Amino acid sequence: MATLSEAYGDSPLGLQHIIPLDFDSIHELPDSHIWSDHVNDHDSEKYTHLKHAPKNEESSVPIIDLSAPNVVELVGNACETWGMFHVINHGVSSILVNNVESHARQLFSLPTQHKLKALRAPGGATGYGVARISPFFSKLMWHEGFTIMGSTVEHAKELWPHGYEDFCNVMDNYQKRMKSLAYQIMLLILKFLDITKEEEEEVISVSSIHESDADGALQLNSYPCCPDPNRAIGLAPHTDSLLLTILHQSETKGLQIHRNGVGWVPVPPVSGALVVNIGDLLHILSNGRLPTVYHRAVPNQDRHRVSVAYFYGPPVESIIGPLNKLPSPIYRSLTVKEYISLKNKHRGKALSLIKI
Ligand SMILES: O=C(O)CCC(=O)C(=O)O
Ligand SMILES: [Fe+2]
Repeated sequence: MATLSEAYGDSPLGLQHIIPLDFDSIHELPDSHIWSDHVNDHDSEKYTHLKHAPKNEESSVPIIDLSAPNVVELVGNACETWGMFHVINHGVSSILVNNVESHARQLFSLPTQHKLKALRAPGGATGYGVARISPFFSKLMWHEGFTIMGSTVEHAKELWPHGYEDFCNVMDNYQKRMKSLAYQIMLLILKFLDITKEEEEEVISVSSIHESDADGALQLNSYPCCPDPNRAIGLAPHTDSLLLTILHQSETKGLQIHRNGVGWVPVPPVSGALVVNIGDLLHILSNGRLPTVYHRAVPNQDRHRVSVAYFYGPPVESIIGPLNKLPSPIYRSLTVKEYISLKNKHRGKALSLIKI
C-alpha cells in the first residue's frame, strides 16, 4: 500500500527547493527573498500581491465553541462563508499544545549545520526543508519547515542521537489527538451537508475517512525574525490539499486568508484556540459547496513565529469525489494519490483539471 509520504515524494526537487536559508548568518534580505507586488507566479496573479486589506475591511474568522448546542450550524456556516474558523473547547490539552510548540522551537533553534542532518531527501517528503510549494514561485520564502508523516524516529535520531524519544513521543501524541479532533469536526461537517446516519457510514467507509483509517501529516513551520518583513513572504499563497487542516499558531501574528473582493485579511491568534481550514479534498467531497481557502503567512521583524499544522486526509489509495447524494457532480472522482500528484505538478490549477 502506498503511503502519504510516497505520494508526496513522487516529484523530486532541486536542492535550492530543499535547503532553507542559513537564517543565523543573514542580516539583510537577499535578493532571492525579495518579493515585489508582481512576483512571477505560476498560479493566478490575484493572490500574489503583498499588501493586505485596509483595516476597515477586516472582519474576523469566526470563533466556535465545540460544545455549543448549535455547533453543526456554526461549523457549517463558517465553512461555507470563510472556509476557516477557530475552535475553542476542543478538548486538546494546552499542555500538549505548548509542548509541541516548545519542541518545534527547540528543533528550529539548533545550529543550521545540525538541522541539515535531518534534511528532506530530494525524492522524499519528510524531514527538514523549505516549503514544498517553493518551486512554483520565482522568489524564495522566509521559512523553514519540518515535515512528519507517521514516525519521525529516523530524523529525530539524526538531530538528537541521545534523547530523540521525547520529541517523537510528543509528536506522536499530538498527531493522535489531532486525528481524532479532525474526525470529530469532519462528522459535524457531514451532518451540515445533510448526510444521514446511514449515508454517513457509507461515506466514511468508501472514502476511508474514519480516524482509524485516515492518514495525516504534521508540518512544523518556522518564520525567523525578518530584517525587511514588508518585502518578504513567510509561506506563499496556497490551499491545503487534504480534507481538513488544524493549525496551532503561536502567540505571534502572521497567518492571513484571501477574501474575494477584500484581499488579504489577517487571522490573529486567539489564545487557546486552534484554527481549522477546509482543504481541497473536502471541497471536492462537498461538490464545491465548501470553499478551499487561499492562505499565506507573513514574517515579523522582531518575533520568531512558529506554527504547527496537522493535515488530515484519507489513505492515499482511497477514492474521493463529490458525495453521492449531491446532484450534478462538478468534479470527477479520483484517488487521493492521483490528486496529490496533480497538485504537486499544477498546484492551484489541480482542481480545474478534474472539473467535469
Ligand atoms: O504558519 C501558518 O500560519 C500557516 C501554515 C500553513 O498554511 C501550512 O503549513 O500549510
Ligand atoms: Fe496551509
